[in-house]
Amino acid sequence: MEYSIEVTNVTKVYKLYNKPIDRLLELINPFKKSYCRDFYATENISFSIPKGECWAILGKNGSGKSTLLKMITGVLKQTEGEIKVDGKLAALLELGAGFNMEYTGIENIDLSMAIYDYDKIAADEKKEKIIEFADIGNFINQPVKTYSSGMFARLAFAVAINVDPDILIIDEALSVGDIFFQQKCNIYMKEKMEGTTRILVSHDMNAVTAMANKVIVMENGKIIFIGNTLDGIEMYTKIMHSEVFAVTNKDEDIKDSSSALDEINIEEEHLGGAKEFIIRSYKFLVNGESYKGFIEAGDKLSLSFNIYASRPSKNLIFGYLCNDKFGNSIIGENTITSIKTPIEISSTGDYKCQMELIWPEVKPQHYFITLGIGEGHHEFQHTIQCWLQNVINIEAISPRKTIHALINNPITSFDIKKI
Ligand SMILES: Nc1ncnc2c1ncn2[C@@H]1O[C@H](COP(=O)(O)OP(=O)(O)OP(=O)(O)O)[C@@H](O)[C@H]1O
Repeated sequence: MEYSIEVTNVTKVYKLYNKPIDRLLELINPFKKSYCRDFYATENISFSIPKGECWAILGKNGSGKSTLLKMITGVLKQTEGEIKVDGKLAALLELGAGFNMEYTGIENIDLSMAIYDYDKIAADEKKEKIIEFADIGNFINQPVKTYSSGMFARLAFAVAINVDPDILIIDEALSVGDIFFQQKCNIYMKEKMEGTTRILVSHDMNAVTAMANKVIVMENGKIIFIGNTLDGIEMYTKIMHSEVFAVTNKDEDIKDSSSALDEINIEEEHLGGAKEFIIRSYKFLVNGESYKGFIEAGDKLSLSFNIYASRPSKNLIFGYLCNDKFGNSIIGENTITSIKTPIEISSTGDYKCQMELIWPEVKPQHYFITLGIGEGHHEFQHTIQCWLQNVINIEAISPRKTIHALINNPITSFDIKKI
């Protein structure tokens, strides 16, 4: 197999000094006394990327992703190990596209054309394509130091793809662009760059699912996973969740974070409504198992919650609402419209409730689920007893099907006849 990138036992050590003066003391010390300690930004990293594949590198902040990419692109020299890169490489690293901030967009395009050694005819042709793809209007004639980060990303990406790279490396740079531009770039990378080896660092799991053949997960400078995309995302999400959980529960002795994660207690201050009936804790499962970091159309989502009733009631209503990140309610339902019979509670005390739904074909993105208890007979006019706003953050993916709008409504039958 032919490889574009081969990384073998690569380690990057930074020397950390407690005080700036220590650096000087170390230099002049006659006995070569060390005033620093070694910090391993990456440690013993090895992998090989076959030509034309797209790999994603996942890991929480500080895990070593950027350091690794900088070493592959040659911006940074590794302390130990070997890196082989075969082919012309273009990279967008943390918004550093090699642009001169004082130059205009056009001048920076000219600069890139010179760096990549295009002759005048080819450079002029590329320039037109870059301007068209970047689509930043008259800003192209302004110095790039006046650009918003989104405009910068537009120009940087347009240049990177138009220098016909064999290898394209993108470190989060696209996340600052607007959503339509991100989509345009993702589609371009997926459809027009099949022969190009691509590495991306992204926190957008949908982009990763849509594009990556393989995933590397890094933690504390080491690779902890190399393998298929969905397994990698699952591993990464677990790391992220356990971190959030460890922060919010740092005073407690957590022995098994996965089972502890299942059941989440609610502080009363987070509840809205009349609160005669309150949700004390909740848990959610996908297909009967702990949430792995994503959900797909057809998966069974079980929302179970323990509630406390301060009195009996003959007509309780339970429901959920699912909002996108802009606050638009996308899907939702309650028991009065779904099940049609009011829910009765005969005495004061604790109850366990369980609600199940099949996840629909929605646009792949993050959704926030609100749980609620109402009391009354009418689907709109009832007392809100308990309102638990945006309590579950769930990420929908759609690796096997294109979602055409916010919600796909499958066509159930189609017929064509000659008339
Ligand atoms: N010049 C430096 N000197 C000392 N330590 C550094 C230096 N550059 C990076 N580090 C440290 O190396 C570690 C890895 O950093 P790196 O930027 O590669 O992580 P990352 O996974 O890309 O994080 P992020 O997602 O926040 O960009 C971090 O702990 C960082 O503080």
